[in-house]
Amino acid sequence: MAMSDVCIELLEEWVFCRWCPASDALASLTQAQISFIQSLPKAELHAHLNGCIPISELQKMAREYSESGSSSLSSASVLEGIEKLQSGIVLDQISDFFGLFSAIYALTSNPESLRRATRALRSTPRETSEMSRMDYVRAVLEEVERYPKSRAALIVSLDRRMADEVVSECVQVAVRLKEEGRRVVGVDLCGDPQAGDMDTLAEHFATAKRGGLTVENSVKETLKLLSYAPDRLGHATFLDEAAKSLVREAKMPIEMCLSSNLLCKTVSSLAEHHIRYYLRHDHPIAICTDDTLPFRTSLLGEYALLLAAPPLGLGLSENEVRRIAAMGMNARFGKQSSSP
Ligand SMILES: CNc1ncnc2c1ncn2[C@@H]1O[C@H](COP(=O)(O)O)[C@@H](O)[C@H]1O
Repeated sequence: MAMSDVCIELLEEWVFCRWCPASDALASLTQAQISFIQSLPKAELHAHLNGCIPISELQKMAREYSESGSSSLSSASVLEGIEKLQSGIVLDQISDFFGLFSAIYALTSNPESLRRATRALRSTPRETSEMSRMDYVRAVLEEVERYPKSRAALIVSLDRRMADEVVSECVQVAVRLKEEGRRVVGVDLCGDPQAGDMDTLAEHFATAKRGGLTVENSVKETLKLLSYAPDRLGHATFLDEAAKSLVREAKMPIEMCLSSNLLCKTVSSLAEHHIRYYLRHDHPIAICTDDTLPFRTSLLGEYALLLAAPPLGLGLSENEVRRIAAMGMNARFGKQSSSP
């Protein structure tokens, strides 16, 4: 099943969700508008694997986990975590978000369960008692490579909370697999935006670039990071005027995750969202979901946020939305070498 099909199913599963911005926006559209969005060629460029597992699959995995008597996290804690995701997350600030992943991680700790969960295109290599980081990335690639090159590729995420030697190992794994001709296209930086040391990360980004990988980042200290010439930016929420000018001069595509920003409260409303600034300046952007599971969204839902009339959406015209979709397709890593 292709990623976009998974997203549509996800949204249907949660169509009556009362607190998700994408669901409200989608519900306000006519059938003709929904068909228009569905028919657009769109690229999902920013989706974290463990944040995009369908809830129904996760519940099945949680039941099997309880039956297997696995001990990495108690079954009660796993069920509690899944229940929280099922009933809907309410966050006061972005740092509250990262704790949601411990229950999911307990369920995807071996190659078999990881392959089963793989529906998304960026992920942080984890070492568990059942797999090394190399095993992790190979397991994910086995699933990703089932799809045509133009449909799916993997970005290896470096979590800002990782120790330096772990970051180094992840980059080495990514470069080696790329050299072997596997479908790893880049590295990015994820995790709590308040954690990590930029200076030590510089060297690892340089290694990744020398290994032919593209680099994407989603962090606060953008001026420092911009000096490593990332090929795309994630979120770009906290940029000051100097950073904005640099990003615009370099025409660096920005991955916009509207529901994620609203629900993590990094942006107060759609009216205040920085997407408006970049659209005004005709800057390349790509519409993405970030984590379909906790944010209960899909690519279709994120595009509904563009088209829906304010205050539910940005109220853009179909022509503007078509142009944005084309910008996303254009910002894919490795698109030059892709053939369907
Ligand atoms: C506001 N959104 C976000 N900001 C920063 N990091 C995020 C994120 N959403 C997800 N992650 C990162 O991705 C991991 C889960 O997927 P993988 O284990 O890599 O497949 C999370 O643990 C977090 O580090």
